[in-house]
Amino acid sequence: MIEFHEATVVAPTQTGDLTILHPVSLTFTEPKISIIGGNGSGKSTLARLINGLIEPTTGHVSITPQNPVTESAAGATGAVGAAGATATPASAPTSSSPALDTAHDGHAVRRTVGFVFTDPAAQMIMPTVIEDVELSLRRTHRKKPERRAAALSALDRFGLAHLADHSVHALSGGQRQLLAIASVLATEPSILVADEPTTLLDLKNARRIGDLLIGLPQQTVIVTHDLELAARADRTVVIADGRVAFDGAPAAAIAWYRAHA
Ligand SMILES: Nc1ncnc2c1ncn2[C@@H]1O[C@H](COP(=O)(O)OP(=O)(O)OP(=O)(O)O)[C@@H](O)[C@H]1O
Repeated sequence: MIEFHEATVVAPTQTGDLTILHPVSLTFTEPKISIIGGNGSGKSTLARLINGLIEPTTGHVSITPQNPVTESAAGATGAVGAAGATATPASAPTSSSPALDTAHDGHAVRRTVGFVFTDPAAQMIMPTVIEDVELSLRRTHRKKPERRAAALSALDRFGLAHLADHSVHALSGGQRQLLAIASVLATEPSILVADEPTTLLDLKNARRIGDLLIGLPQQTVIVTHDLELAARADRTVVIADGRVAFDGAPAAAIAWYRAHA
């Protein structure tokens, strides 16, 4: 569960303080939430509040971790990358999970919330595919052989195992985005935030990544300009001028956005 409590974001500029996000109060319990809106409306800012990349200037944002998503549970239904959405829906938050404050519990929040960026290259640091996933696993798998096995298993889950020793620079855009998602999910976050994950992809790869995200067992927040993808969520929030302009069923939200764009 993700809760925004009167959260604002104000950035200092040369001409004074700029309010990027006016007070936002939202509670996300749905498995899949899409966030849409015009350029510069504040969508990424809202998304970045969720994993503490940005701290609210006033108010607060809290995260209640869901049941741990284990490899076996997530992978029980087979490879999601190649075959499309196959995983089970997210489970409800456990009553025993303590809420984490994004400003005060930074480490725990970043372990709980995985973040996928628009440009997967921004997330790729290591030269080869397997090393890149291993880097994500350095904290959770201290021993090298275990880390390698877990990385291979993560790649296998997304149909990328055959590319393990390839250079990350040799991957196609779709493969790179898949790798970025595989690396983030290898750490088993209970919430995933994806900021425009299909923007740089062609139609086929955009659908593939969309299928994957919608099929994940994790609670997933997707910021997107892809209204086809946004429509597949359980709930859609429209952001305009740093405010929540509409919040509701995807079809109604998209209709509102089309009418006001
Ligand atoms: N640190 C900052 N200082 C000043 N202005 C900022 C800062 N960060 C963001 N902004 C401005 O805040 C507004 C919202 O930015 P944000 O990236 O959240 O928009 P967005 O809805 O994700 O846009 P897009 O769809 O174009 O990616 C933009 O006008 C942006 O220029």
